[in-house]
Amino acid sequence: MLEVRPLGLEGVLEIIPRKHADERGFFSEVWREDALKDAGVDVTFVQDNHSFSKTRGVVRGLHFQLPPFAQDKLVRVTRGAIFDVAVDIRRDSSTYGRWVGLTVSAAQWNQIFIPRGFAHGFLTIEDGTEVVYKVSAPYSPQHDRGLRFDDPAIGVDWPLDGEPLLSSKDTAAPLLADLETGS
Ligand SMILES: Cc1cn([C@H]2C[C@H](O)[C@@H](COP(=O)(O)OP(=O)(O)O[C@H]3O[C@@H](C)C(=O)[C@@H](O)[C@H]3O)O2)c(=O)[nH]c1=O
Repeated sequence: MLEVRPLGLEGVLEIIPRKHADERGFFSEVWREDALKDAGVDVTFVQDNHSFSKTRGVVRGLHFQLPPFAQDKLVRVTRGAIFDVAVDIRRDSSTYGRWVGLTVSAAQWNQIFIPRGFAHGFLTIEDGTEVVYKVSAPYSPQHDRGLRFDDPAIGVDWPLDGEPLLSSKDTAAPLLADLETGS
């Protein structure tokens, strides 16, 4: 039904749903609760998000929400491609501050699951990229937090050509060392 591959940090998974192609086009189950449960992902999603980035070189992140609004995320790309990153920000974790990255694209039809306790961000690597993702807690601006995408203490190796396009909020985000994670 779907293929699941661990990505090296606890609970972060690549998920590849089956794509049934025929002369009309294709059909795919892009999220199926029971199949994910069988794969060890037991979450209830409450909100779907869709973002569009006009160009390659847009960085969104690194973002997370504080408890009790911490979010698990299931991220996919319906057009274009991203380099998607999860950073472990669980203070009691043996992999605190470590990151993992995965190219997620419409062409590969893959997804990334990022559990709560991780900061999340992505770089668009194609123009006109659309990212669609499910989250397990509703948006709460009071609990919404950011972390510098280029914090040297984390050292994400973004596949960037030049300077990224960032929101003003992301430009002003703090370093991991200055973070309040609520955990
Ligand atoms: C995230 C979010 C934003 N918004 C609003 C707030 C703001 O006016 C506008 C744009 O918000 P942002 O700049 O935070 O959007 P963006 O930078 O795309 O934020 C997203 O980045 C990725 C990496 C994530 O992981 C998401 O959880 C989310 O943080 O949309 C909502 O209404 N609901 C939401 O769930």
